[in-house]
Amino acid sequence: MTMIEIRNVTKRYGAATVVDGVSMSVEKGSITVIVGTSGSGKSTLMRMINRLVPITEGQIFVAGQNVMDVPATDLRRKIGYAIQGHGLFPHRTVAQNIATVPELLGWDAARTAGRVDELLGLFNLDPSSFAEKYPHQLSGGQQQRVGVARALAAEPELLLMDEPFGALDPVIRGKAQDDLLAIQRQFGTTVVLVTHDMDEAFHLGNQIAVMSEGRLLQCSTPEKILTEPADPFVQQLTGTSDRALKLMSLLPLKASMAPAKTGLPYALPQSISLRDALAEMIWQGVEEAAVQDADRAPVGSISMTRLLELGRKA
Ligand SMILES: Nc1ncnc2c1ncn2[C@@H]1O[C@H](COP(=O)(O)OP(=O)(O)OP(=O)(O)O)[C@@H](O)[C@H]1O
Repeated sequence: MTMIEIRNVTKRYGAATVVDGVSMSVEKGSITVIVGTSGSGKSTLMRMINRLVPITEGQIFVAGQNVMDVPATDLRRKIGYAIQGHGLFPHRTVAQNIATVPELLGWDAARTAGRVDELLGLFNLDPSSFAEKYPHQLSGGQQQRVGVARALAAEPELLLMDEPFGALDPVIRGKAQDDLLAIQRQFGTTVVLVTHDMDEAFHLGNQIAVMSEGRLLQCSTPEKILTEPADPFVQQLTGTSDRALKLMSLLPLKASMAPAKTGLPYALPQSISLRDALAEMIWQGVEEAAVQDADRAPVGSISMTRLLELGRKA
């Protein structure tokens, strides 16, 4: 099912066309990541979805409804929005920040309080110590989690995120990405996220949209972006030095293993990617490894030769 349909959308500021005839669609329950150089129109495209930026030409449909037919305030209450620097209200506690949209929507106090506690729990922020704190009493990573929790508070089907993890250091950033993936799977939320970080795009995206100078150059799966770049710019942006490893990080070991064998000296879990399997086999110094399921039962095997073949350009 389609959650967002963008039809030939253009944005102009005076004579400058900053988004130029973009068409794309986003499946319900998926994550679409928009990447591109600075000033390529990523944020503008995303902000037209919730009408923070007026559309000059074209149409955007969310859940089948033309966004122009929905009052802008209703649309923004329905669509979660998280930005870099999280935009928390400094004079409201963590609980009050998260409760903002449920209160605007008129939820009763018990339902709002229950949702605040649920979200704090999901983001590993113990309600008894965090609910009454103010934003300045939190670390950057904690503030960022509250920002995403606030965007999710009213159970939006759609969440727009503009560089949400941009200000975080790499370790906390990885954790924040994994939290987002877990929560997105649990709620089935559709996510559109803007980032500068290609690793983030490959880690999170079911679909990657590449923009340059207002135009959408390609919108496809991460695998296709790597193996069939539509344009030299796409190829350059995804980086050529580690594309074999990027591709392998997208491929699950489970889908590529050979039949099980006995007597192999080392075993890997089938849930990991080919990239992680390769790294582990280099580290362990083994040419071939058994593959096990979650109960440690043997389900297959993988050899170094096969792994190297799988990382090759098709
Ligand atoms: N309100 C505005 N008035 C005039 N020009 C604008 C306005 N907002 C954005 N622009 C211009 O539109 C272009 C696209 O901006 P946008 O913020 O969408 O880019 P971006 O790809 O998100 O960039 P970045 O990665 O740097 O955030 C830029 O050239 C910007 O200067």
